[in-house]
Amino acid sequence: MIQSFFQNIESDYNLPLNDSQKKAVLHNNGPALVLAVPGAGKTTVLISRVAALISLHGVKPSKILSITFSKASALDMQSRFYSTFGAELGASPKFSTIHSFAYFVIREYCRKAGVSYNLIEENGPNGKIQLLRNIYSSINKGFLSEDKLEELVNGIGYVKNMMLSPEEFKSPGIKNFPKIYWEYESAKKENKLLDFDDMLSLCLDILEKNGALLESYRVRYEYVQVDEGQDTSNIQHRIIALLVKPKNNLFIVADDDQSVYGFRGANPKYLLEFKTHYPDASVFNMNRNYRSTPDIVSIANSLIKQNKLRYDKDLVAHSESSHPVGIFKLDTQENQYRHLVDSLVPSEFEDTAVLFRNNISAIPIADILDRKGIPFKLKDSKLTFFNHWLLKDILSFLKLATDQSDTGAFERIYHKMKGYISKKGLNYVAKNMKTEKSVFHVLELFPDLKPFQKESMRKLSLDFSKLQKKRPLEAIEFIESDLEYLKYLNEKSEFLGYGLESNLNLLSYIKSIASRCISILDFVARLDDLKATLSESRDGHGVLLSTIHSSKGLEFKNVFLVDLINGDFPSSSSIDAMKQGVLEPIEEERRLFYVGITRAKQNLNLLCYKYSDGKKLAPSMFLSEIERSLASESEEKLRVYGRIEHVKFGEGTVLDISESSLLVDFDDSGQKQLLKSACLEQNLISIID
Ligand SMILES: Nc1ncnc2c1ncn2[C@@H]1O[C@H](COP(=O)(O)OP(=O)(O)OP(=O)(O)O)[C@@H](O)[C@H]1O
Repeated sequence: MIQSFFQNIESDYNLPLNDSQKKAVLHNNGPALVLAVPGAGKTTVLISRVAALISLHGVKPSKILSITFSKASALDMQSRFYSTFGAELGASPKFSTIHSFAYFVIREYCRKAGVSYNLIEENGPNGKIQLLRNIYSSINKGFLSEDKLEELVNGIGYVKNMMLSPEEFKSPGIKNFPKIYWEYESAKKENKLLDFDDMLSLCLDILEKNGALLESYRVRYEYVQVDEGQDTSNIQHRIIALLVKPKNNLFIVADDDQSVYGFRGANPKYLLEFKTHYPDASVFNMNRNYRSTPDIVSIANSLIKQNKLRYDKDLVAHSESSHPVGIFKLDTQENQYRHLVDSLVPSEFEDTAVLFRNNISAIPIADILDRKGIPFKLKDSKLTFFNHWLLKDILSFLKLATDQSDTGAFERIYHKMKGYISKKGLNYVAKNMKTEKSVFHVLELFPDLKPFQKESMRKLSLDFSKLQKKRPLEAIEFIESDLEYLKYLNEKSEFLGYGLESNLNLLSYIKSIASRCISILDFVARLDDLKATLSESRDGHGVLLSTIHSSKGLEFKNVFLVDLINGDFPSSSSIDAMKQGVLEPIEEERRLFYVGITRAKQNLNLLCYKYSDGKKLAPSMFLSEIERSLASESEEKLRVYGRIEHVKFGEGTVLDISESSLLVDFDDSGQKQLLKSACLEQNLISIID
């Protein structure tokens, strides 16, 4: 029977499960942990085990609950299960996220207890974000920047998921965190509102206090499976542990090296202690990667081994087909995009993903793809870019350039440019604008203005007239330097709670879009178009643009990781923490990089650029780690990418490489070493084939 079961799987799936996969699939009762590397078939095993429980062990389909990390993977698993086993088993096992399970419990409880809760909206005037902004500014008397907002939201999530009190949580950037936390809680309580994390707290509370209800769920779901166990938080583990007691028919699949939600309270240490929680647990290991080429597996291995806080394990590649990993260090961000677009293969758009650390990286890429008519879909399109204060500042400068009587635009930026215009000056403008055509002309009449200040207003008016005639990119550069907006950013970034680097980063994305526009009006219209295109592209098709976080569990023939710049990925704060000896943040980012590279089946391309605004940038330290491990290998050939003018090669020999990719064969290992060190020295790319 077992043999025919696996034969059926082999014919349905068109793949034979290996011995360790089979052992895990056959696990019947009691707790089990499957620890596996990326692409080892964790999801395949979970789905096959549902089938095995039903057809080999006689479990009723409805008694099996599989908990996955995201709605998308719950749906994916469900459809994979039905397409493989559904018709035959006529089954209805449940695939759900932990949050939708929790919400289900809450709704059932509310119906019975005659109480009701509503989910708080994310945005909108009565939404969570606005509520947090109001509370923050009333307690801290200051402005809550986007960066701090993210830190506050993550902090609240962390406290709830780790089951801490807010007093125990040391928020580095949020002053009065506990006070804000409690005020937020009481505002929700007063209005019977729940946020995403409250669903878990309330669900746990309900199950702990309502024995009969808990028992009914234990009877309903006799077998519980958990996918992506490494990203399960303390409160989620508590809910699951309560649910599976006393039989403990719990089956968790996980990879501690893919834990990337520590900042939200994911607790992979729980896996390391699994045997303490469940002494009779079976533990299965799966180290064979079925997804990627040996080249990808090799760099993934060498990268993740730099982490110290992990289970030591080796990825073994199943595939034998070789394909070198491409590392491309382009001169500028624009060249990086050009290279990306030139590398996309139309017949493979659907099997291609462009992945990045920060959501915002998607914006200029979407702009270029859209202009080139390349179809794309955007996962998780957070459109905060379009509401960002920095973009609003730039647009206000441009508006004031096209209409010097625009007092709204002037009010936004009067103190962010040269000229030292005071609040009194602003009020004077508001009172005296009337028929004047320029705010600067009004300011020239401001009483008590010293002659040099009058001159400065005249100069500003001229500057804004010049600005109007410039192309958008030049205009933004003029705003940065001549109007001294960069100086303002330099002085205020700290105060605004936004690192200067992320501000400059954002500016570079704005400039990238501007560089493809011919006039200021065209630029403003393009931003509107892009916003509309992006919100529609979620349901689109074509090349996937996604953060690495959202690409978890997915696989593609071609993967491009872009914007691999030190300070961006990994972030400066993780690098700083590492320098202080705190390793967790950098290790979490390295795991994220690892998740990104292990999404690729065949072509993995790692892209960065070396200059921004003439300033030299450093490639991601993870890229350097990969290069070092490649350089230490001793193959026969050296693949060189990039533009090299002249490389001194041997005694007086000059090698001129102007193509973007060149494969060099060597008879003499001394020559190879020379070229390799010349390339590394010049920060060029050398990949061993
Ligand atoms: N025994 C096998 N033989 C051949 N291919 C397999 C085998 N097991 C799994 N695969 C294939 O390997 C790929 C990865 O499988 P799966 O997505 O289940 O891995 P995973 O461990 O969940 O990956 P990750 O954790 O990286 O998301 C899939 O394309 C799957 O069909």
